[in-house]
Amino acid sequence: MEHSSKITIRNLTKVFYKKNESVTALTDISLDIADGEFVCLLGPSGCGKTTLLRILADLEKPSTGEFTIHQSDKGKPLQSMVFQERGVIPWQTVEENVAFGLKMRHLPKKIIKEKTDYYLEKVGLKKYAGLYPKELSGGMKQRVSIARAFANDPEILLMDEPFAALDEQNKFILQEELLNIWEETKKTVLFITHSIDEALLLGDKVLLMSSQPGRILKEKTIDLPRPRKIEDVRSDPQMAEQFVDIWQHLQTEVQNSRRAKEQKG
Ligand SMILES: Nc1ncnc2c1ncn2[C@@H]1O[C@H](COP(=O)(O)OP(=O)(O)OP(=O)(O)O)[C@@H](O)[C@H]1O
Repeated sequence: MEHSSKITIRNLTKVFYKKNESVTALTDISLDIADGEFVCLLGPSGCGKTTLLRILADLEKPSTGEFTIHQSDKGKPLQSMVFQERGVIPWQTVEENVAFGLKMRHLPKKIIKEKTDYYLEKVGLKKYAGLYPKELSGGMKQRVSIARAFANDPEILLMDEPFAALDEQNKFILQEELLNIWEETKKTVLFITHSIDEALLLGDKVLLMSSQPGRILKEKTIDLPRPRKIEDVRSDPQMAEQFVDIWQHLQTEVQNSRRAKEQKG
């Protein structure tokens, strides 16, 4: 498979201004993410992970620098986002939620139905298609968000801690379901997480960020063969080494972040 660059980011900086104060959320981020790559972003709280995703989603403008999402097909949306929560439309059924992006693009009804059914099946929600979000568990709601994101068939997927609010067993199940769909579609994914295990399970690459202002400090390649399972991450000695290395790095950055906050006030 050809691994040309799908996302290019050059010298990107983001400063937020509030009254007389300014917060530098990101500083000098340069990155190349290959087509079809699954990249996880790990870093201390407040280091700018969400800000970077929001910039790529066109929800924020960078202060300086630039980025490009290389488009393969003009008919496709550039990106779809999956959040920790707030991802589903409460007054629409499961099926309508999954079909939402496709309807917005005015695709033929038959194609909308086919794609929606396909991804509902993939995430095990076919028989719940007529339910409303208030009737669903947290795990089911996240399945709806994931099905909608993939059904949209975007150029890239941006995921902001989609499983953070789930209990551990549900998290493992959804991680595996996500990997199954990803292996099939080979979408380029940028995935924020606070969990080292999750990053090792999902990512081809893990980007480690500094404390605020966020910079990319290290890129780690995760060589664990696919398909992967959480048991593989837990039992592989190389993954154990990766875990310790990432944890030591994060510990330093979390301490830096805490010290900076204490000095501030
Ligand atoms: N709209 C905004 N206005 C002002 N400051 C902001 C805004 N959005 C984010 N920030 C600040 O930018 C910094 C980075 O925030 P961001 O949410 O991107 O971090 P994060 O790494 O995603 O954090 P967490 O892991 O806790 O979710 C923080 O100091 C935050 O307070």
